[in-house]
Amino acid sequence: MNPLIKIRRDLHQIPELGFQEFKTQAYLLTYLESLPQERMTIKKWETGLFVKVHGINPQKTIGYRTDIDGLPISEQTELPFTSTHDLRMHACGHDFHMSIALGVLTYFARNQINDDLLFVFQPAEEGPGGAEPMLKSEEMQEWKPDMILALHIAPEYPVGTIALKEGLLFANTSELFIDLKGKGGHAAYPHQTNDMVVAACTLVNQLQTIISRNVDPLDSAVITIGKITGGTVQNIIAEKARLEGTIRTLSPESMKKVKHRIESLVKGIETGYECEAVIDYGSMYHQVYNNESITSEFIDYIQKETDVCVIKCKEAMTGEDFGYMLEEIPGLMFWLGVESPFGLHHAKLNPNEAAIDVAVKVIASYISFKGNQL
Ligand SMILES: CC(=O)N[C@@H](CCC[C@H](N)C(=O)O)C(=O)O
Repeated sequence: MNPLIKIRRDLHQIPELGFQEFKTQAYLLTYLESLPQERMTIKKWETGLFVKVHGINPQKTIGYRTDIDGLPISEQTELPFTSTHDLRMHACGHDFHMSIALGVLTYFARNQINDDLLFVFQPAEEGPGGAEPMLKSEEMQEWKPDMILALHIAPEYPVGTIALKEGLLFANTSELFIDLKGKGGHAAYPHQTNDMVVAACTLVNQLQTIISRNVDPLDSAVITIGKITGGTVQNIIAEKARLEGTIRTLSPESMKKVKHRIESLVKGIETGYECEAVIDYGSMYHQVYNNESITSEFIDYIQKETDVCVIKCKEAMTGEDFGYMLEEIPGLMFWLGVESPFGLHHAKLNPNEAAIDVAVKVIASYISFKGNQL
């Protein structure tokens, strides 16, 4: 079996949530031990890693970042290498991202180029966010790359394609948690209570009017409430309810506006339902903004020097904390076509493994070109 596919399948079986990637980190370290050590320096960072691959005559450092965490999803693929961890799945392709990063790293550990390379194995992309603290870490300050690249699998594109654009690629994100507290009581005496299930339902519907009535239709935004909890049993009126969701906008300014409207609507619920409400925005990710000149050069290079098809795509409402790295370090992210009938964050996501080699070749080829320029 192709060794990178074996790595992907091994990693697929041990998905772990953000900052709990202990087995994943150990697996990565064991693999790295099997490579020629003389040109590599490894530093652990929390549950992630920095790996420097030294060049012959370095003028600069080129960075490559992969995320390493999984999601709290029960896998339903029935693959022979399905997740062995209950309620954990690599349903966002980070198993692919890691095996591709290891493939590229392996190539350069065996084929030295002029420039130094920094491979960043980043925990907690799905939350609470590892990119920002990793960026601020001593290790990154010491080894900070001059440019940085990353990819994300894209179930909707065929194998052999990549998709990207100059400028904005992924949205600004903010998590959203709203706790409501009213007065519970007997199901038969609603007039003596303040029912938080009813308040929560009203609020969920009101939140959607922010998108349809407050955001410029030519701009765009998303509010998704992915989880609602409330109450204790069917014949007790709920004293408490909690909404858990996420906000997506195409600019930091729209994010401020959307949050302002959320706060106004939540105040209205407090008054209308005579309850208390607390909003917590959890973690926020900066938009992914591809450096224009690096991206144009990358597209040109891929079109001229490889047989991979480049699709110019639109921006997406997905979030990625790699955006923080791109805010400080010029670079780009691209979508890698993996043609899965089920999408990202789906329990049946099953990307085509042929895309792993495509990605390794594209990235290794572009880095060799950039890293041998004097
Ligand atoms: C690529 C991808 O799917 N990323 C996640 C990032 C989640 C950030 C945070 N936990 C949030 O929900 O706002 C995404 O859901 O887009």
